[in-house]
Amino acid sequence: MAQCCGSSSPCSISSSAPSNAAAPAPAPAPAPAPVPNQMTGQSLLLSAGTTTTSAEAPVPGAPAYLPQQQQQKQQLTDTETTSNQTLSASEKNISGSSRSSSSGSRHISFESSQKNDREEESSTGDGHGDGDDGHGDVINDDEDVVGTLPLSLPLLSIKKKNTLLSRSSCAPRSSSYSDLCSCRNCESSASSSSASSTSSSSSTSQESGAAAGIPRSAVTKQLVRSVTATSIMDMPYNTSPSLRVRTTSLNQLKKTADLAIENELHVCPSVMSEELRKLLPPTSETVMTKPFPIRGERTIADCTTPHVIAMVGLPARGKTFISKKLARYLNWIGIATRVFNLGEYRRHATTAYKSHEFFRADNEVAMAIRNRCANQALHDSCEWLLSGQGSIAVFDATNSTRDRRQLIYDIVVKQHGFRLFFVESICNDPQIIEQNILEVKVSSPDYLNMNTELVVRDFLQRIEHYEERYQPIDEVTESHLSFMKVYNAGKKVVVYNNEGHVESRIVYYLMNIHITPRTIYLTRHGESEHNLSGLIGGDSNLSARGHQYGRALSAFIAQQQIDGLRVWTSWMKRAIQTVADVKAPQERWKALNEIDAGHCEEMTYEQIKERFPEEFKARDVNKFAYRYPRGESYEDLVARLEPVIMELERQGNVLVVSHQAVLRCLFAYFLDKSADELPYLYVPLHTVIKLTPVAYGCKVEHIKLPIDAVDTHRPKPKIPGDVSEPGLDGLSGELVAPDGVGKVLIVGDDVATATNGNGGRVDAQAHQ
Ligand SMILES: O=P(O)(O)OC[C@H]1O[C@@](CO)(OP(=O)(O)O)[C@@H](O)[C@@H]1O
Repeated sequence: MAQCCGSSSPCSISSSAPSNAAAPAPAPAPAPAPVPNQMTGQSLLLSAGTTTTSAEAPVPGAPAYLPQQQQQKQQLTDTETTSNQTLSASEKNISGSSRSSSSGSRHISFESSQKNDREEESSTGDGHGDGDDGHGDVINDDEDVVGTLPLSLPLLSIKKKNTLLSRSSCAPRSSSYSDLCSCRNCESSASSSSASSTSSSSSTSQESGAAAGIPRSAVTKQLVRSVTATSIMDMPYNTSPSLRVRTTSLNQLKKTADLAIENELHVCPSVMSEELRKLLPPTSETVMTKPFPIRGERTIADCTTPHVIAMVGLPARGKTFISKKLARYLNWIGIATRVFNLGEYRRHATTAYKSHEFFRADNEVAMAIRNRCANQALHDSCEWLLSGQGSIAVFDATNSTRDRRQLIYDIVVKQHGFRLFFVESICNDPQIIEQNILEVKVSSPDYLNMNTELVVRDFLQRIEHYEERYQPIDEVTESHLSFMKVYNAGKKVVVYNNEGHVESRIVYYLMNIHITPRTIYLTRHGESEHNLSGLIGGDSNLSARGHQYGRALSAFIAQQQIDGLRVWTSWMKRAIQTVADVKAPQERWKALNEIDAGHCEEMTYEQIKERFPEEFKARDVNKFAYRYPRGESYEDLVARLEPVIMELERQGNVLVVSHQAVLRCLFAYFLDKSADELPYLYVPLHTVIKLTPVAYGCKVEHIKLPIDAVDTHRPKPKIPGDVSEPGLDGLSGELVAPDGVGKVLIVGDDVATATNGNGGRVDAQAHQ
């Protein structure tokens, strides 16, 4: 793969395809200080999240998940960021390059932690990296600390006894245990096999063990990992179903270690009893699906305490917009989140709404209904969290009085011990309010068949009723609350009592979003030489038709006359060649590079099936979580792409030219697609996907430019590992409207027809 400055942050360069050496490297942010890992002797990178972890340390005796406020004396933190600092609207529109320092630090931190993950993987050979940027480090830190004490002594004994054993006692090496044992059989078997990364990882493992001065067998390392990982997983509210399957209790694993010592003959997994072997953590060779946590699980350790995010603010202040967008983002990064919208509860409970009179403070009957609905929505939020189905409930209501907020605090924090974070949206810009009413309130079920003018008038009166009782969150009288205030759609942000990692991520995300109209264009590179021959990955040139697409794309973009357009591409030749003629400032993102297929790079699906049949099948079983040997999974991609999404949120009009897997991830973010659907989203070659944010979602248009290309989509086969179904030729995928209503297919005879908005196209509105 092309290498440039080593950072995945964008390199701003001229529009002509650059030599990598010529690409100016962004100034690297100072790398966080490495902290020696007690267990492995390796250094772990402390990311921003680690400070959070320490802030969350419970007071002895208190439940780990109780809020810090209840455990420690409050420390008031009041961070005010004004428009003079980082949040002014004008600064939000500055170029990506000038902002690269902030996102750059994230990139660098991610790169480093990724390396760390990989190093650890090679030393243990278990493939347990979580691929997350930052959180992985936090988890690993914790794992090591937790795991050090109980096992250090037995581990030494295991190694000692193992050395004394006649190594020839092991059964012939099974490939499944190549990384687990160093007995003579296994060693000779390993040496007879061709030089592979597996054997090199074993030696790395030996070296790192020796470096740490802790002699221990690979088996014991596996057990240590099990115990440490399990310790993290044993934390309260670890409710993910597949984790439950994997989670063995700490005690059980300690017993396993003891058992391993007692049954020293069984130290080599190839002769280990089935029962004991089951307790070893799975490796990529012993399980069909990958051994690392699947989507959502990686965040469990980050988000062990359920959170309620409670919105605050007058009507038409964008609370629902924020709630839905936030939920979409959190779900995309793997934190199960659900919005509980009070308006929907009210409409469900009564059809009594006739006019603004319903919201008068002296309307007792209506007030009783409203209170009942609010209580029910809050109750359901907490029940949902308690049921273990999710980690974050967003309570989307006005919550505009102190009493209401106190009630929420009593239930959420005092009764359930959850975290509570208020997000207050304050807006005194009449234009934003009016725009909001016109965009979302006019089409509200409250105003069915009502004329727009009447709706606006009624809604403004509704706001007045709320204003009579509205009490903005007050730092003095409500100093026990954690909250952020967003003024005028992000012009200014105030954060108060920010308690932890999840809150910080929410704050950071909400600081980046904006409501200025813009359009995002997503397209894959033109057809490549590898596409023609069915090879995945690699860094090949465009085919002749691919070059044609590049020219058609530049004509399309020119014809669209997009204000202030920026072009982002990956570092791969096929992407850079595609935009050679596009007249707009261009930036290269390493993070936009295609999924790394590791050992399977530059192979056809058929070749992978032939050479690695189990791997091939495993990918079909769980494509999102499956990580290629020495490569990446879709889940890894999502983590890698988070900074890209964050930057996209900050930007105006952007054309992103990337690859099949990467664009599926980005598309899934905008369309709110689940982890199961994501790896199968249809992103054909020579098609531009135009995304225009509207109301609570975005409008999606597929614009197929009239240049033929192969279809590289491989649909999910009915039988895992089956390659006989159509895939590489002919139409195998579908352009499906995000709401599932119908197909979105725009075929133009020429660029002009394709782009003029007519010509029999069907547009779709996404998740309204
Ligand atoms: O995850 P699957 O469906 O295999 O798709 C990803 C594959 O798409 C390809 C084409 O087969 O992408 P692209 O041509 O866009 O770079 C491969 O490089 C990549 O491995």
